[in-house]
Amino acid sequence: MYSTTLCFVVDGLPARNVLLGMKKNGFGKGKYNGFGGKIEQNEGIKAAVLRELEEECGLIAAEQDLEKVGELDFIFPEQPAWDHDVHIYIVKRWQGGIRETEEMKPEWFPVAAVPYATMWQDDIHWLPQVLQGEKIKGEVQFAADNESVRAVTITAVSSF
Ligand SMILES: COc1nc(N)nc2c1ncn2[C@H]1C[C@H](O)[C@@H](COP(=O)(O)OP(=O)(O)OP(=O)(O)O)O1
Repeated sequence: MYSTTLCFVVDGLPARNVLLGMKKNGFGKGKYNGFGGKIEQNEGIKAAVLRELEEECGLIAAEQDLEKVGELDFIFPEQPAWDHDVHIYIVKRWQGGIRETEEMKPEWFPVAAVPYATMWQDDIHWLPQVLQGEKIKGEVQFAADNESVRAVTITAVSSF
């Protein structure tokens, strides 16, 4: 089980608009998602969030502006090497301009038009709550195709 980060840039909470990126290669290619990736050895979680945010869409944020909003375990019974957990953050303040990178093509979406059909299939089970301002914890188990959701447990939590 390895660890990753995932950061959603929003214009406030509850959010009216959210910045997503179209992943151009690697795990999740062709899907919209927040910005993030694997946590490197000896790297703090927040440092990893900030590094990936800048690498993937050019935005610079500060650790104190990161709000932890979720922790999920993604389980792939047919592909156990893909099992990982994800630390989910929201950022409402940043510096710099958004730019397309080798990894992601960023685009703002109204919350009412988040393209769930072009995202990981687990997202519909927890991202609406997060964009409303809730904090969540849980586990998602994927089916044999490693895409469909077989089982999901999401619990609202008051803090991290
Ligand atoms: C399986 O369900 C997932 N749903 C969502 N919404 N997001 C996911 C899911 N699985 C992974 N993610 C997120 C977690 C990370 O933010 C990225 C994956 O990052 P990646 O594995 O590409 O990590 P990098 O370090 O950027 O990649 P390299 O190893 O290629 O450098 O997706």
